Parts: sequence; C-alpha cells; structure tokens
Amino acid sequence: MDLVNHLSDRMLFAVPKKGRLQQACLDLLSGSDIQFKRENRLDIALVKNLPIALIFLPAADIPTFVGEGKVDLGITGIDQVAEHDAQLPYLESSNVEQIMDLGFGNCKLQVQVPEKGQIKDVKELIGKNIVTSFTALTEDYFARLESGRSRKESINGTTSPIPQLKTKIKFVGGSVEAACALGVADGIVDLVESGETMRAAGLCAIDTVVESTAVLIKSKKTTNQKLVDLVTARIRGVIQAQRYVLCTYNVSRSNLSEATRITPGKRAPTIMSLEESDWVAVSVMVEKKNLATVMDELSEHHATDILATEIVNSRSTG
Ligand SMILES: Nc1ncnc2c1ncn2[C@@H]1O[C@H](COP(=O)(O)OP(=O)(O)OP(=O)(O)O)[C@@H](O)[C@H]1O
Ligand SMILES: O=P(O)(O)OC[C@H]1O[C@H](OP(=O)(O)OP(=O)(O)O)[C@H](O)[C@@H]1O
Ligand SMILES: [Mg+2]
Repeated sequence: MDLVNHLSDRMLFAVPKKGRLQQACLDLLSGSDIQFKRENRLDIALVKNLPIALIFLPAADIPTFVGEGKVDLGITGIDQVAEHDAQLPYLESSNVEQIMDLGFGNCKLQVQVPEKGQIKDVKELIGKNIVTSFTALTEDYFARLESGRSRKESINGTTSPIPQLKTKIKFVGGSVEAACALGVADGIVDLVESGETMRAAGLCAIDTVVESTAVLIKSKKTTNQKLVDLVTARIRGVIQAQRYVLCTYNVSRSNLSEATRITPGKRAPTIMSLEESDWVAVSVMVEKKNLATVMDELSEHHATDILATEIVNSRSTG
C-alpha cells in the first residue's frame, strides 16, 4: 500500500523509533487502544481503529516535525524539546506545546568531566573542548557562563560581546561518554539516569543543564484538535491508571475522619453505608508509591478488609 498517500486525512502522531522511550510509548499506545501493525522497516503505521497515522522517528527529531506542523502530536523527552527551542533563531517562538508529563524517561543532562582530572568546576571548562549531542543547550549554557547572560542576548548586541575565550562545542550523535578518553573533549554534556555509563567511563557530573522526563507534545499549528484531544484524554487515563490503585476498606464511623485523613483521595473518598450501622465502606484512589504506608496507617487506625485493586484505565478532569 502507498502509505504516504493515506496520510493527508489522518492526524499524525510521532513516537520514538528506538531508544529508551520506545517501549513505554508502545505500552501507552496499547493502553490507549491505538491499534496498528508496523510493517518491517516501515516508519509509518496506519492506526486501524482511528484516523491516525503513527510516524516512528528518532526522539531528537520529533520536536522539529511537530514544530513545523507536519506532525500533530508527539512523544519525546523534555531535553529534546528544550534543545529544539534553543536552536530557534532569536525571537522566533516555539510551535511546540507541552501537553503532559508522562512520568517515564527520567534523566538529567549533565556536565561531566574525568573523575581523576584537574577540572572540578564548570568555569574551568570555559575555552575548552566540549562534546555533546545537545549543542544548542550546551552553547546557551556556556554562553551564560562566559558572559553572565544568554547567547541570544549577546547575538542581539544588547549586551557586552561574547568574550574572546570561547568554549568549543562539538556534536556527536551517540557514545558521548567516550570523548574524554579519546582525547577529543575536556568535558562532555550528556544524559545521566543511573549514572552507570558515566562511572564506567571514569567521569563525574559537576552541573546539571536540564532535568528531563518524557512528555506528550502537540503542534500549535495542528488542524486536528479533536483527535489531539481524544488521544490526550486516553493517554491521561492510562497514565493516571498506572499511577494510582483503588483502595477499599471498612472502618467504624468513629475512626472515619482519621481514616479519610490518611486517604483523602484525588477529590474526596467515596463513602458507602454498610448494613452494620456504625460501619462504612470507603473507596479511594491512592498513589501506588504510597500504598504500603497508607495500608499500614489504615490498619493502625482500625480499618479492616483493606484491599488494593489495579486500575486498568481511568478518565477524570483533574
Ligand atoms: N538513560 C536514560 N534513562 C532515561 N531516559 C533516557 C536515557 N537516555 C535517554 N533518555 C531519554 O530518551 C530520549 C531519547 O534518547 P535515546 O538515547 O533513547 O534515543 P536515541 O539516541 O534515539 O537512541 P539510541 O541511543 O538507542 O540510538 C532522550 O532525549 C531522553 O529524554
Ligand atoms: O546513567 P545511565 O543509566 O547509564 O544512562 C545514561 C546513558 O543512557 C543514554 O545512552 P544510550 O543507551 O542511549 O546510548 P548512546 O550513548 O549510544 O545514545 C545516555 O546517552 C547515557 O549514555
Ligand atoms: Mg541514546
């Protein structure tokens, strides 16, 4: 099938074609009942049950396509959105709008130097060689260090010129951590999650440029707002369902106020009368990360039959 000719009447949704964000994105699509079959080596897949086409792109390119308005919706890291925005000419505002944090892909873009080297402070890197995949953010970062203001201000000529001692920033697309050992860089600016890659390369972080998570982004130029809203609501439902469990328990009326203080819920707990007149059943959303502590505290306050149930999907306004 000539897929390209099937795109004009569809909302285009870009997802990472590889890398750290891909699996979580595929899980989100599946939880949102966005059904598709991706043919081997094809970067476009038509969604079977909605007028949407998925476009599989490198995470780094997604803000560009969304910003151009060629693609309506996308998932990528905040770091990539920030890098894209930093590449825009002075005064050109971004056409990429962040819709929601997706709660995965947490990492930090950090300035790293050899652990056993002389450099201990970022200022000592001014005028030296830096290697990174995030050249625009890195240039902004060092421009601020060099002159105390942003590069855009300096280019505009409203402030003092960039000093002579300019930091040299080179782009590499991957394995950035190898640059210091290879003698190509005095420092690097690269992503850190667990820190394993950084430590294995004998590097340590001396500053953070940006903290990142995966985000859902949309084009300010989209002409498919209805479908953008539909997909956004579905994804929000899945994210919320992943974050919360439904906790139910029975408690005597005398212990109810203490129990609902422990479990205030998202808006308020649902309280139902039981046949036994002094007792009520409570049903409430609890954040998964707090569940064990909440159950401990409920038990201490004489709640019984405490159950936690996985939420498959959800919809709410908040
Ligand atoms: N170690 C990590 N932990 C969590 N999130 C990460 C990590 N590395 C990258 N990310 C996030 O994923 C995004 C895409 O980076 P990733 O390296 O996975 O893609 P890629 O470079 O296209 O793929 P690959 O490195 O496999 O060639 C980053 O911009 C960042 O937001
Ligand atoms: O702190 P950690 O948990 O070790 O994760 C950080 C590493 O993950 C990413 O690399 P990736 O696997 O994408 O390989 P790449 O360097 O080739 O992009 C990133 O560029 C770091 O190198
Ligand atoms: Mg990578």
